[in-house]
Amino acid sequence: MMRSKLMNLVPRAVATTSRQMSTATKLTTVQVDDKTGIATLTMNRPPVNGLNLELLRDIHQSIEEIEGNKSRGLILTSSNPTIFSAGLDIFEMYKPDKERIRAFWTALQDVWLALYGSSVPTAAAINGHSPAGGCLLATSCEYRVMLPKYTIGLNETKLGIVAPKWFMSTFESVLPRRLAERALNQGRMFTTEEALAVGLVDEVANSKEEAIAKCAQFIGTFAKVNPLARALTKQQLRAEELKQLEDERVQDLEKFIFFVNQPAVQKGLGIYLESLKKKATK
Ligand SMILES: CCCCCCCCCCCCC/C=C/C(=O)SCCNC(=O)CCNC(=O)[C@H](O)C(C)(C)COP(=O)(O)OP(=O)(O)OC[C@H]1O[C@@H](n2cnc3c(N)ncnc32)[C@H](O)[C@@H]1OP(=O)(O)O
Repeated sequence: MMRSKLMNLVPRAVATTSRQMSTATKLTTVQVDDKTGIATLTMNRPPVNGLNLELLRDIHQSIEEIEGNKSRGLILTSSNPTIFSAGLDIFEMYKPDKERIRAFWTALQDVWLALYGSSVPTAAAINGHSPAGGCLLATSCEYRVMLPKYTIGLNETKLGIVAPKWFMSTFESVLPRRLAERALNQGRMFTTEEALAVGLVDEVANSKEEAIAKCAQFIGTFAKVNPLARALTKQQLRAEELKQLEDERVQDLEKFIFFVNQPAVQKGLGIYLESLKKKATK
């Protein structure tokens, strides 16, 4: 897979306008800036960019499109003004449909493999809250710029569920081990300011536009680096985690199916969903 991605690393022609590359997908858009050659992938599933099967499939398709169109980089962001992504859509896991939940988890694996293993430089413009699966997407990127007064983290233990190993290793690739372990066990959500202090995000910006510009600046730092050498370096650094999930995809799926169907887990998810609804009516 990586081999074919590497074939796409020939620099693209530089023009002066921005083009919408993909409108075929409903829940994501890809906009390529023809001046910089950087693609912005925007998630657009109201109300909270909950990662359901369809959104995951669209994100995956958009990443593949960006890999294929010789973009110089990928910036991931959201069309929602206050939420980057609320993480996995809990309705996919609560009282799940037998076939759909398999497709759902497989689509999540596909997205992570494509984003974490992307051959192009990646950055997240985190323009809102980013819990759990939202944090997974952001930490799969190489650089993060976040807007003030939001939260980010892996809060799974607070929901009575357990983040899979690949969520944890992605988190740990950004934070020091001791801090990652403590935050995972606590299900800790970091404010923007706390996230910056510990290095969970790299910069803070005051608007989405500024966040995207800072992401583009980061991607621009590779302009004079040989793209093949950069991609192979990234690939080698990330190979172990990618290989582990590639090798254990089926077991990972079966483990998820087994645990998510446990009565205690279902009960916990039901209570959590109720608490979210109650919050909305307060
Ligand atoms: C004991 C051992 C057992 C082992 C168990 C293993 C189990 C295996 C499971 C594997 C787990 C996989 C890892 C899971 C990853 C995840 O991503 S889980 C999802 C975690 N996400 C969250 O906790 C976020 C919850 N949402 C929020 O905190 C807030 O909504 C927000 C994102 C901060 C936004 O707040 P606000 O703007 O105030 O909007 P709200 O009013 O709260 O929400 C609007 C509507 O959206 C609904 N909603 C919110 N989040 C989700 C979601 N993740 N899924 C589905 N729906 C969501 C919310 O209920 C509102 O709905 P309405 O009331 O109908 O409008």
